[in-house]
Amino acid sequence: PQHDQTLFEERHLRYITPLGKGNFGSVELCRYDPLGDNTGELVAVKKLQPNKQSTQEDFQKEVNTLSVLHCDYIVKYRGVCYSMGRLSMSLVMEYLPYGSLIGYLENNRQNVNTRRMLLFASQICKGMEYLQSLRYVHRDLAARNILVASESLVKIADFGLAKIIPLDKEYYRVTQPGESPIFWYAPESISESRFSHKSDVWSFGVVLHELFSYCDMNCNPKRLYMQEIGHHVQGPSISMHLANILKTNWRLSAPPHCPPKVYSLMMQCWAYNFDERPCFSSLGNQIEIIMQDDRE
Ligand SMILES: CC(C)(Nc1nc(-c2c[nH]c3ncc(Cl)cc23)ncc1F)C(=O)NCC(F)(F)F
Repeated sequence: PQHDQTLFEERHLRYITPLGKGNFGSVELCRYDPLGDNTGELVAVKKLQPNKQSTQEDFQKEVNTLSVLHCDYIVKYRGVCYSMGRLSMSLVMEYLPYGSLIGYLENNRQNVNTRRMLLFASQICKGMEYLQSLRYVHRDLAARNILVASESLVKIADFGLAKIIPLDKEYYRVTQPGESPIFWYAPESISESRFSHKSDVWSFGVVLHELFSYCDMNCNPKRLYMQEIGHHVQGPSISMHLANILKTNWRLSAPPHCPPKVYSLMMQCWAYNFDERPCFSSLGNQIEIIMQDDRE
């Protein structure tokens, strides 16, 4: 391109509609239209919430993270947009028209069969394998953070909580866990704030559960865990109760009509000891085998 395509000028960024709120910010649908004739491309623009200065550097890290990831199964980085005068910077990403996996499954329940869910699961696995190859842990793998690019392609997004594992360690310890999605967390992440590729594998098991529950809000992980813990339990003691039931080997039950082989995958991901959990490449292989057997 005649000029650096990763720099978007704010004056050409036409706001269209809000898409949602993620970690550290809100995301809007915009058209980048330098010719001013509505022929420009649609993009998703993530802005940092201005009142949270402390996360300016976290946001910069998210931008840096996404800018080095090149994988078919990870939402594409397009560039950044610096607002005139203000310090603020926005992250520009490709816009995926089908939206998040949760909305897609809720609206397309009737025509998403087991084969398609397994295809989506294998794509998420491949995206996570790629992330792992760069020593990244996502730390927020959940159906809400998976985007649907087409009827047959999903992508991992929202790297607001992603961290690089230091070269001399096999895990990342978080100091101040903020708004933690504890119902997607492995036991060691709940009790020791310890994150690794194997804690991402635990979360992947929860994503499998969401997938095979069609992201039905009546049986989402938080609701199912709170039923077991007791709705009277409030606030910080929830994580202690959650850690306890996981320690006594209570696990989410199989979603309705979930193939036994798929539930067995989830249970492998939910091994209490992280070194007993499969790696993403093994999970990917097991999913491919189930897809071949599944003559649906
Ligand atoms: C916060 C935000 C906006 N939420 C949503 N994005 C999109 C949505 C729809 N199309 C999109 N194309 C690109 C991007 Cl980054 C988001 C969307 N659709 C619905 C959302 F709630 C988001 O970023 N969610 C995390 C993600 F799903 F992306 F992992």
